[in-house]
Amino acid sequence: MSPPIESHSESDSARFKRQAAEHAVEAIQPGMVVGLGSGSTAAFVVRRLAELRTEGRLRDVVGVPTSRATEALALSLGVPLTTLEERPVLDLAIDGADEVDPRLGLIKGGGGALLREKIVAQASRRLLIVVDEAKLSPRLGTRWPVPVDVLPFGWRSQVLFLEGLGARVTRREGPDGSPFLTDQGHFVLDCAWGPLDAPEALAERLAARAGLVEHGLFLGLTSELVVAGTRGIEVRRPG
Ligand SMILES: O=C(CO)[C@H](O)[C@H](O)COP(=O)(O)O
Repeated sequence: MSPPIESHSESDSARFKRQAAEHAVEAIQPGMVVGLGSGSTAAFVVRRLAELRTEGRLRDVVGVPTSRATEALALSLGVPLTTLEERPVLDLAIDGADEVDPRLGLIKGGGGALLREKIVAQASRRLLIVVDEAKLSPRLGTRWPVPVDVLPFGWRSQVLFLEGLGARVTRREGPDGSPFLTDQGHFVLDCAWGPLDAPEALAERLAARAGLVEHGLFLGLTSELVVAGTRGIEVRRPG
């Protein structure tokens, strides 16, 4: 059976991610402190930054990684890193997303790094989001559940709370079937609400609940979206 017309092969998707990432890296200026996101698109950012260093450019740029995986990748490629303790205000952060709505609201957390990602995003003067066009969505929740980072303590109570808000809740598991643990040792509850009419109201409800450490709705944080697809690269800003 042939694939749906709008679907992309794996290599198209990877190419678009790389193109968006490499375009965004052009925003990095010498001397900047840059938040480095997590996931396959953000990995292209780290790789491009490493290439530019090899070419002798942007050698004084330092990164703040949003996950252990990004930290390991950056270190393996010789990209210097710092911490928010040393540099609490970042010039720029570049990160991927799972779903992007027309107002540039995001769902993030497909890799489970949403807590550090949001901390880094809020510590940055500018947040550049890099995606392939398959991430664009008319309404958040259409394509992706909202990941919620919860403390293991009391997690079943959180499931009931989230179900009470209308979600179908799945505790994320690792490949061996044991609970997925974030870099902070938390669980992730993937909450399927379907397309969200009022993501801001939901975000407020989630933020008010003790034990829900953070949620994957990133609203009003995106400074620029770089989206790559069959029609090339497009940069969007919040309207
Ligand atoms: O939020 C994230 C990780 O927590 C990632 O940015 C998101 O999952 C996108 O991943 P990818 O670039 O691999 O498609």
